[in-house]
Amino acid sequence: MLPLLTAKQIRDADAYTIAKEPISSVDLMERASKAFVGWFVNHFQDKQQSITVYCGTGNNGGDGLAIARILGEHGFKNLTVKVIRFSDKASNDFKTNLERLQATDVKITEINKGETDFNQQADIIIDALLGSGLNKPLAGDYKNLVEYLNKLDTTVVAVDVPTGFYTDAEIPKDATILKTDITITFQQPKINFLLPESGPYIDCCEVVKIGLSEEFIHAVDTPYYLVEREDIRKILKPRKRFSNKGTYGHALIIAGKDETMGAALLASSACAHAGAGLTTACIPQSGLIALNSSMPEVMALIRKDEELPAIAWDKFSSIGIGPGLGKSTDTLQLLNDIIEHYKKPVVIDADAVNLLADNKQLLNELPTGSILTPHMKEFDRLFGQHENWWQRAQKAKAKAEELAIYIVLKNDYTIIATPAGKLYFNSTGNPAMATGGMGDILTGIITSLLAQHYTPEQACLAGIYIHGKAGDELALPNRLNVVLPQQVANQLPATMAKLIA
Ligand SMILES: NC(=O)C1=CN([C@@H]2O[C@H](COP(=O)(O)OP(=O)(O)OC[C@H]3O[C@@H](n4cnc5c(N)ncnc54)[C@H](O)[C@@H]3O)[C@@H](O)[C@H]2O)[C@@H](O)CC1
Ligand SMILES: Nc1ncnc2c1ncn2[C@@H]1O[C@H](COP(=O)(O)OP(=O)(O)O)[C@@H](O)[C@H]1O
Ligand SMILES: [K+]
Repeated sequence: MLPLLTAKQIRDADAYTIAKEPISSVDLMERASKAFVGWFVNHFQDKQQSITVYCGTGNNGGDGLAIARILGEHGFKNLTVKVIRFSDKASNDFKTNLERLQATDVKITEINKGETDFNQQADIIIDALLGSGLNKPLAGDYKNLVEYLNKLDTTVVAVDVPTGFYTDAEIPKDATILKTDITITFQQPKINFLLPESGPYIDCCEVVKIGLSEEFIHAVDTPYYLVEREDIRKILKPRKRFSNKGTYGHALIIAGKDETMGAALLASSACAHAGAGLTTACIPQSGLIALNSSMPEVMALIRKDEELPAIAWDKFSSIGIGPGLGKSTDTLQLLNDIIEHYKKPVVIDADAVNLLADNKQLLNELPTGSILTPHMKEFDRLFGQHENWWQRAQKAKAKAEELAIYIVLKNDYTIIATPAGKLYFNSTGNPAMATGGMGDILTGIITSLLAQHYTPEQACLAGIYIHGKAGDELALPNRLNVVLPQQVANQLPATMAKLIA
């Protein structure tokens, strides 16, 4: 797990690295600037292109000055630096780097307070105005400049953080923030980069390591973590010699109605493909032929008038309920029955989440460790309207702790809120997966992993990771625009095998 640090914690990591390594702060700035340029020159290979580096007078500006000098050393000749003197203060490392730059032939100009004639001409803008030091919304001269730059059709590459972007707080609705094509950020993604509010400002984010102390980073007290491949490798267990279907549990998927039977089929298919020893789909009669012809591996338990047939609850090692279920009074009764009889964690998705939203008292009765998998709208129906994802993430954290459940808030970087107050961000998945039924696949996978005796936390972490990873394996190498849910289900065995290998 990569702990994700706030701007303040990154400053502390900086200070710790400087003292512990030891390295001077200006040398650390040099290292960061070289890391930036290393990525930049690989991506922008035409050295004739004109580049303007906008430098504030703090450390982000200091980086910009060093970057301009190093780009010059790489043979970029068409370079201009604009030093933005909107503040009377300047950091020491900014001053040192200004002197170093003045000793080169890079052209340096200044923009002073109150100036409005910015006259931007270059092919590429490097944004080193403000970085993680932002402490209030942009106003006055900064706001004017950023609004001006946002109107241009020029490629913008930000150093560390787009100017005006809050890395770890609610982003005010009317904030002025620089729109960047690429943000090359230092050491690790910033928390808000993983939330949809960053979409308009960061088209693409690249992380370059700058050698901050790993020891410090891993000891930091933070609720925010990025899930990495290695974490999932440690969770997933290979199938054993002499094992049989009984070893891998029996999952029950309660889903589907006449018009949305596909959801039940997709969830059941994913459940079987993710390795449950046995999968039973509890569906209405109308789905039986479809189930038997499309998924002969899956058994059926027929629901009549949304009444559960007599169920030997102990027979099932896990239950997932919700995909395509509808929300009639009968389905509410079904959910009530499960909550009453089944004492192990339950996976609750889609219409079953909506039933909970309409009957909130049931939230307090869910088996401990149950897993809710709402998308944004379902989440808001459950826990109230939220203005942004920062609020949603904080609410998920509070509710997961309060109700002792896992809340999987589905998104580009799906967030898993845990009863222990952690927020894990998933790192796999891609927009080709934004198609109806993809969530049903996720429900099937998590239910399958629970059946195989993974803990609810492991089932969430691994389930969401492999769901996105299967989608990545299909979409990325083939540059597919769209990946369909059934393809993801079919890909799961290969994805899991690669992770376990
Ligand atoms: N560990 C790291 O991540 C490293 C960070 N470095 C750079 O240091 C940057 C942070 O530098 P600083 O802390 O000097 O801060 P910035 O350079 O981001 O900002 C400079 C100053 O501007 C002022 N300011 C904040 N919000 C403002 C607003 N809305 N309008 C006008 N002025 C405002 C603040 O007083 C702030 O200290 C990082 O983004 C990165 O580029 C690198 O130099 C080296 C290592
Ligand atoms: N842009 C994206 N990047 C990564 N994953 C995505 C993206 N869009 C959708 N997904 C994944 O697809 C699933 C969609 O779930 P959901 O909205 O419940 O779909 P449905 O209800 O149609 O089954 C989620 O797991 C989500 O994380
Ligand atoms: K910046």
